[in-house]
Amino acid sequence: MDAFISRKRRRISDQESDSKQVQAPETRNDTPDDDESTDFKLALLASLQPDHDEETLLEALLISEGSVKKACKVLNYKDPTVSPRKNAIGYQSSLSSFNIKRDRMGDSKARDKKLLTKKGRTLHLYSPEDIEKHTPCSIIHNFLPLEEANALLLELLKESPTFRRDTFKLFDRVVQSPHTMGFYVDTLDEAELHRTEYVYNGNYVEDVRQTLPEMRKVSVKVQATVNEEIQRRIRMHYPEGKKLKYQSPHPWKPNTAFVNCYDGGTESVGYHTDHLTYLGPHAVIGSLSLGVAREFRVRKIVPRDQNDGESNSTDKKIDESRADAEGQISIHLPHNSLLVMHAEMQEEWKHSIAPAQAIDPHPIAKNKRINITYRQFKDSLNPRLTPKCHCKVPTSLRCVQRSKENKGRYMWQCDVSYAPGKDGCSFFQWAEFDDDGEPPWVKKPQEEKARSV
Ligand SMILES: O=C(O)CCC(=O)C(=O)O
Ligand SMILES: [Fe+2]
Repeated sequence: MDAFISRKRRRISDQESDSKQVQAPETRNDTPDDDESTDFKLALLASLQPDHDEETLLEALLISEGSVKKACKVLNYKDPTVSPRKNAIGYQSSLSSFNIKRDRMGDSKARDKKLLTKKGRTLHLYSPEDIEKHTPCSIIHNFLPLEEANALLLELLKESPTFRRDTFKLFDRVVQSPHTMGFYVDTLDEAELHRTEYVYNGNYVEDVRQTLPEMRKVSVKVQATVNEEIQRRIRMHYPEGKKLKYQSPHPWKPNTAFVNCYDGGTESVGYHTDHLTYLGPHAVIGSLSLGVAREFRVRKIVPRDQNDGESNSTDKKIDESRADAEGQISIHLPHNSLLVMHAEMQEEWKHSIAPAQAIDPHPIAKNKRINITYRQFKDSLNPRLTPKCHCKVPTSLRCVQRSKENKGRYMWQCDVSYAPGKDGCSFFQWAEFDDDGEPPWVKKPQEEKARSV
């Protein structure tokens, strides 16, 4: 099979060099993909057409004489006598193919138009270019060498039957998360500290595990790529090419991982933002997907009118009431893809894994999807240092997202009432951070120096 694929690759490269020799420079500008290598074209085509295997993509490129646009058209051709499976990932049209059609119609500005999703509509994005342009995320397909991705998947599939459902209180009812999860830190000592000091939804977590060997190996690669992506994001997308206010200026170094398991299409996670309590403001998260491809949906948080209060919509707490306010964007996460949630994500957007009516079973994972979110817990936000509430429990950090007046401000508040069987208190305190996202109890080196003189 490999020899067969490399024969096809050779035939495409032959076509590429032939077409380069005869093409005038002006026409090359019109068809930029003719200048790219087969690997690049294949990767681009794979991101636009995530449902086809490598052989099919190569075949399409071959009969399209190396043109990605034509190959897309070939792959999108649907036999009118066959009806597509509804809601399986990959049958919706992507923004890229929409743009290609618009470009052909002469509307060259379409590509740069501000994307406006509409109430009640889902826009499906596949290509890394579209994703980074229209969401606070970037994606790297085929992130790990395949054997490494499969080894990691096997390591976590073995653990997954022991994962637990998160249990929390929602509107006075005890509910369980619609998927299972495990929590990992690097050493056994840290695991012990987490069990006794760190609070989530008003509760201490009993089950804290030590990072497994494959996870640890991959974490190093995730770290390197996420740091590159952060720098690229700053250069290409932030005002004046500068990091955001409150974003850390230091390299990102993950020290914890939440592993999620979605067993079948009905398992999901509702719209939420991730806890910032231990990550701090403008946190970056690296999220690796393995096994069954699923849809990661994101939507921008729409501020309420002045008089509306701030809702307590928090991590893993389902908040569908305004899900349709501005429409949503669906990012397709195939096996071995790394999604980077950038610094603006948690404060301004919500994310979810949508239930799927149909899934394509994965050869190793069958119906399961495994997701690892690598995160950096900051030493300066250790719960021994953060404010305690009247219940004497470390408080949670939240960002005001809805009320226009205080949008973007941070606050410490009591979360004990989210724990089943417990009542919380009314503790509230505005949270202050310096421009680099450090709390006031962290002394700057120059202040330390001044104190010691
Ligand atoms: O499964 C995913 O891709 C997302 C998981 C998630 O949002 C979380 O762990 O907070
Ligand atoms: Fe999340």
